[in-house]
Amino acid sequence: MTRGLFISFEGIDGAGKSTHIERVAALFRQAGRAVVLTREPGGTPLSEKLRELVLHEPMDALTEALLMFAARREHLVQVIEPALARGDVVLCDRFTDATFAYQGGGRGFDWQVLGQLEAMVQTTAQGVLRQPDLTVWFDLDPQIAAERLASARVPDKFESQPADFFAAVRAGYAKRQAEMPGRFARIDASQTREAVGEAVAQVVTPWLPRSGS
Ligand SMILES: Nc1ncnc2c1ncn2[C@@H]1O[C@H](COP(=O)(O)OP(=O)(O)O)[C@@H](O)[C@H]1O
Ligand SMILES: Cc1cn([C@H]2C[C@H](O)[C@@H](COP(=O)(O)OP(=O)(O)O)O2)c(=O)[nH]c1=O
Repeated sequence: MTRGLFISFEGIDGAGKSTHIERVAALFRQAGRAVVLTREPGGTPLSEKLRELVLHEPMDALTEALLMFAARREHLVQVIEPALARGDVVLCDRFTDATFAYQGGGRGFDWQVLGQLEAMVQTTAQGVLRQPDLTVWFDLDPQIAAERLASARVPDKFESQPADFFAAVRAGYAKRQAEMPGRFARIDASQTREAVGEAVAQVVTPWLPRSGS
């Protein structure tokens, strides 16, 4: 049976994830793979309710981190693990690296405690710590992201944070990559849409089934 594949997409708000994720889905579908396109926080009815709360209500940093992990637990159990067990490709717009980057880097919440929550929430019934096989990190200067977002949409609780918050989030992603370099692919998201799309296609190509296989 085909092995499931788990790819996450990360970066500060406005870095370009949403612009490229559909194209990655199309590449896998064209190669004959079933794709589950999902997001965090969210991806199940309960997790989407938690998303509404966490993106719009002011709250304490620990409360925020716990709600992110609560939404993630539900998403893993209800959607991600069953999809991987079926052999599907799961494309997830953000996963745990976002919690380390935003709640850890951005809010300054304790990195070790996040690691403990990660271990508790992401250990599967088989005793394996679930992590993405590949994480595509759209790395962008917060100033450029802010300029792109200014003309794009009404900001939510995180998007309305100042530039130094996003500099700290970006540093959080860099720290996470340094801790787990094997699964991270850093994309220079300051390039044109076409060049970024090309870079993303290059990093996912090794994961596509070879024609004829
Ligand atoms: N390479 C790029 N150059 C210029 N603008 C871009 C580029 N990629 C995306 N955008 C625009 O920037 C905004 C934010 O992109 P989006 O994909 O929504 O980011 P994210 O999902 O990471 O928050 C959108 O208006 C999008 O059209
Ligand atoms: C998954 C996750 C997201 N977030 C934040 C990052 C984003 O600002 C926000 C929602 O992410 P996102 O889905 O990228 O927002 P949008 O639909 O506007 O592109 O939640 C955290 O702070 N911690 C987390 O663990």
